[in-house]
Amino acid sequence: MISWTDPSSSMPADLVRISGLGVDYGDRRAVDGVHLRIPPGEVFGLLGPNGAGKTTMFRVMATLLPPTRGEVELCGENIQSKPREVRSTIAYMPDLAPMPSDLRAVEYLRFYAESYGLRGKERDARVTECLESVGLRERSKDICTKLSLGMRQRLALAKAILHRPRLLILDEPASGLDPMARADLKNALRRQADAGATVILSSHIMAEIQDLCTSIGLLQRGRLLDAGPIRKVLAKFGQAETRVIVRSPGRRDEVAAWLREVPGVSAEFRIADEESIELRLDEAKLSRAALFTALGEARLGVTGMHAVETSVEEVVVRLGSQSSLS
Ligand SMILES: Nc1ncnc2c1ncn2[C@@H]1O[C@H](COP(=O)(O)OP(=O)(O)OP(=O)(O)O)[C@@H](O)[C@H]1O
Repeated sequence: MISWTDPSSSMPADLVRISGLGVDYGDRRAVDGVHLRIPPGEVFGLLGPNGAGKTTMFRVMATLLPPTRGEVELCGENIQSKPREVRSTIAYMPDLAPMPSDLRAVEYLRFYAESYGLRGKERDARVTECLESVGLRERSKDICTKLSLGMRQRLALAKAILHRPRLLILDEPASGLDPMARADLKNALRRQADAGATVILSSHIMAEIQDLCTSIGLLQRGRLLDAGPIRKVLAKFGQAETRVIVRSPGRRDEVAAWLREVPGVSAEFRIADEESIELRLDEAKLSRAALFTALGEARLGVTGMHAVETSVEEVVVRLGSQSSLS
């Protein structure tokens, strides 16, 4: 089976091929033996607690930081032997890209468009296209630093896509944005993905990741624990949970106290209605059959049951608490 983290495997025309990547800052190992393949067309979320090594990996991919060990190939080119070629096919957006205080949005983009060799009508058409694509056409005359934070992030995205990169690398693009601004940025990113770009991003806003990404990688203390389609990774690292609604007319407190003592039943209870209790069952500790037997013996009826998928947030919080414990 093809694996995203198996150094010996290779998917057809992987856009990102990282083999044995290691980065040391002095004697601190920030990235440690990462193997990763990303096929084209993915929106890939690199997740991990603070200090896991996400920014370091992104800076290596953006050719800003040489790796200590290993190889990185983006769009078929090696970042160390062909940095110029790599830069022409990728875009890197650090969190909170600096903006000039003396240029209008359109002037800022024209300046960078010229650095890509675009001139005259061709330049203006591309700038308009990029402003349109991030929903900023109406604000093109605004001074960059007078734009809201969310608009500045979208302007930074417009700048990043000027040269039609095949791969977009975005470090915390939604950092500090309110929900409306995040939704606008998300739409702009989705448009890029729909147009065929591959996107790699990190975010601490997990709902964003779950909503936007097709695949994720989990980084912990510089090591990539797993990577691949989002459901597959969550199924491996998540803990499936079953919620069961138990009817307990007139005995809610008594039943709740009794359930708290049952191993595998979470101590967190949510009252579903006046006469019922919703409980969380950890099936790794107690099977459904054993729970139903216990409920039957206590003459309690079950009125509902549903499975709850683990969220990306739960997995990252767990990785974070494991990192801080060791
Ligand atoms: N310039 C540097 N010099 C020394 N150590 C560094 C440097 N940059 C990062 N580190 C360390 O390398 C490790 C990885 O940092 P990095 O910024 O890549 O993590 P991150 O996952 O992006 O974290 P965050 O989510 O907080 O942005 C951390 O232990 C960090 O302290």
